Amino acid sequence: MSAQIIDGKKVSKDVREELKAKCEDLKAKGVEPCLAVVLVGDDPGSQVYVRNKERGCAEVGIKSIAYRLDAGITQQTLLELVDKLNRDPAVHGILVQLPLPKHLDEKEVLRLIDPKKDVDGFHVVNAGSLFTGEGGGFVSCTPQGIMRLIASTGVSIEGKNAVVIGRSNIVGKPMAMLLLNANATVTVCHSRTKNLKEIAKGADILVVAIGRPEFVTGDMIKSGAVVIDVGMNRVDGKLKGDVKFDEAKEVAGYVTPVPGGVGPTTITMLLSNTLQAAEAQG
Ligand SMILES: Nc1nc(=O)c2c([nH]1)NC[C@@H]1CN(c3ccc(C(=O)N[C@@H](CCC(=O)O)C(=O)O)cc3)C=[N+]21
Repeated sequence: MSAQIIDGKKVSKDVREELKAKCEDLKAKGVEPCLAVVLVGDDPGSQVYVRNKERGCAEVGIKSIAYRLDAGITQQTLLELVDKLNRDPAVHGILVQLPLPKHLDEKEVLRLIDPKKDVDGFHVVNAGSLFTGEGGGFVSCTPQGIMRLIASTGVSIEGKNAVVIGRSNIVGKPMAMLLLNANATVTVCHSRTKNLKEIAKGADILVVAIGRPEFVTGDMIKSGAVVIDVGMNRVDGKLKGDVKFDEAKEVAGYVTPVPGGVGPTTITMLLSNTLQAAEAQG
């Protein structure tokens, strides 16, 4: 049996059509949705992602302004830029590309972003409203996109064993919350987990965001499982996921490819959040 490949581009395309219409509606009401993207330094991976974000904005009709800053800028300069963008009524969404160079304090920067413009969903206020189930805030783009990818399979989440490998604030933790809100039984694994192999093998839905190339092998996957690969590892100039795709394909029911899986939907959810921000700010 060979798994069905979950096509992230196809899922994205359908959502982006809806977003295009929503963007036109906003423009007809005199609102020009606008996203500010701040990139510090010249990490090649980050350059690719920021370019994809700009392309996505253009496709849907969102105005994007990229701020490309020198790797050596001071914390103060970065804070001043964020403050300026917070105050600018023409800017609805602010994204500071992570990771920042080591000398900068990432937490302080994220805390300064106005939660109403925090389209990444990284601010404690937005993370908090996801965790309490309050809703209405911005949900981190990668996990939000993964919920769409799972939905596209038609597999129901309720009552299933979902295992998340990775516990970052950006992916692992919000992913666990979304799955929990959808009534899965959720287990979060990480680098210190014992028996990770056995736990992974019990998963009906397995989300892998550990950042190690081909970490999950075929023998760690339950037959018929939904396997979501969040990995974006560059190995010898090639993009590799966190899942050994060729092995997963033989065991899983559904699996996402890298590229063409989680990446495109992440950007689509960023566009969705930006329109949500523009709509709320008017
Ligand atoms: N503040 C912030 N917000 C983010 O959302 C954020 C971030 N920082 N830092 C880095 C990660 C990573 N990320 C990706 C987005 C798109 C692709 C993407 O488009 N991937 C393509 C392939 C791209 C390629 O060829 O390298 C694909 O999977 O098909 C990948 C990764 C957003 N991130």
